[in-house]
Amino acid sequence: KSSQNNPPGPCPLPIIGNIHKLGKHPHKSLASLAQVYGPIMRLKLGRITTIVISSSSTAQQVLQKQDLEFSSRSQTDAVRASCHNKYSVVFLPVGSRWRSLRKIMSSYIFAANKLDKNQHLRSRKVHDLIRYCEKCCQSGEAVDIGRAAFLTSLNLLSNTIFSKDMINSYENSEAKEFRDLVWNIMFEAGKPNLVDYFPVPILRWIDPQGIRRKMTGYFEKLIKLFDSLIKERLELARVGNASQNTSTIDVLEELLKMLQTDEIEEAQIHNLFIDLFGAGTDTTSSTVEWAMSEILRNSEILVKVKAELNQVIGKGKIIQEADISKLVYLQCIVKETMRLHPPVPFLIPRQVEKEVQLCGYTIPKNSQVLVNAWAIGRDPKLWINPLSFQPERFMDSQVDINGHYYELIPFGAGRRICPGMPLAMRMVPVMVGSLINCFDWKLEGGILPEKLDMEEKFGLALAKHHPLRAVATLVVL
Ligand code: HEM
Repeated sequence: KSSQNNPPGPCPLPIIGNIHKLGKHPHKSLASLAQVYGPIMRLKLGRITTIVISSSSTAQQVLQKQDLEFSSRSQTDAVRASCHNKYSVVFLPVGSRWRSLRKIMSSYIFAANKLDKNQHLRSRKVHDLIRYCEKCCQSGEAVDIGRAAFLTSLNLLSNTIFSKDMINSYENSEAKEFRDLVWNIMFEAGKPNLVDYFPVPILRWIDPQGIRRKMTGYFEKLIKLFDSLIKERLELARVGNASQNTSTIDVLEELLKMLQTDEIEEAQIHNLFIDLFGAGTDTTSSTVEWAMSEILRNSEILVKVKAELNQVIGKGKIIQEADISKLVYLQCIVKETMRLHPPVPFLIPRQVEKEVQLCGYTIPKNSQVLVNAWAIGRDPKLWINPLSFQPERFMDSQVDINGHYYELIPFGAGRRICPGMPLAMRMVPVMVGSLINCFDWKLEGGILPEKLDMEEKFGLALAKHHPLRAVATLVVL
């Protein structure tokens, strides 16, 4: 039944509601519908009321002014696999368990001083990436940029946490397996699930699309992997040489200390690692892939960024994290990439736990709330030539991705803002800057830069449909 102050939206069909309106690219379909129904729109996805936020001012209302009311997460059936929802910082409601996990992340993992301490480990991994591209260079083989960036992101993250590589070779089939695992988790978690649209016990029990069953398998694989790393560390500690592998007390060491004093449970550690590797790898590598695609198809931008790198760092050199603040144009490229290609186009869906008033509309209890960051990044009311890739727009602008400017929210905003942002904003520019500064690139198969396919593939993370493959040659010094 509709009441007068419900947000407007398309008329739902019996049973399916508006599911048929989502199509293959829900972020685009919902952006088009918002043109008709406005920035606060209501849909019915099966039995679930879904509110879609599509303007920067309404996003600010939801993410800042009424942050607390909109800070719960919808717990889909997929994330109930292996009880992940009970431990996951991504899906726990705001409360003491969630707060203590956020505190662990902000104090032990993402604090600037902690990231500074282990940046030498990440620097080595960027060297590995460049060495791998050099090898491809010699054999004339094209580099699959997304794949290479994924493996690098994985090892950058595992060195940040465990002070060691997760996968030790670019050619290794394990790397592909791990990527498939993360991608499958993202894919299954983002897939429309009948159990969520029609939340009745019998459907939940049947799990008709097998999503929860598949997620259970994926989570178990990850937990086994993390458990072996934990056991290895405990064994090292037992024989008294833990520090051989860790130049300083790393995140795992801190967590194991907390485990001993019962400040954290083992299941929380496993699920925290699932969250960090799930949320931090594909998002980072797809940003690198989109940024490289945009640079390679815009020759003027390529010339400009190379000139900046040459001037600030010196041709052919690898970028260090400490260099980033001096590379102003490169930072603008990263922001512009995230404006046009936010890896998490709807942020991570929020939920209201009770009925809420929003800009004069009533939002029913338990509604799912999607903030369409993709649509906001392309809003012609906010951006001049919104579809054109122009890093220069940020040159004299205060607008940043830090959650204070609601026209650019690739990391979300408010209390649920992405905690990994400080690390992502080191990893992405260092990878992109080093790839551009060390090599000249040509698209595989002689594809002309302006013909590069930029189609998107929708999942929980917005990927490039056709992987970017390019042949590197070493820059002439
Ligand atoms: C380019 C890279 C990344 C992007 C674009 C991104 C984006 C996001 C977004 C949009 C959210 C939801 C925010 C909201 O609801 O307001 C989020 C949450 C989260 N991200 Fe990231 N992220 C990235 C990298 C990372 C990294 C590197 C990590 C950790 C290693 C990470 C860990 C998390 C976690 C744990 C959450 C859940 C926070 C919560 O619910 O309290 N992310 N991220």
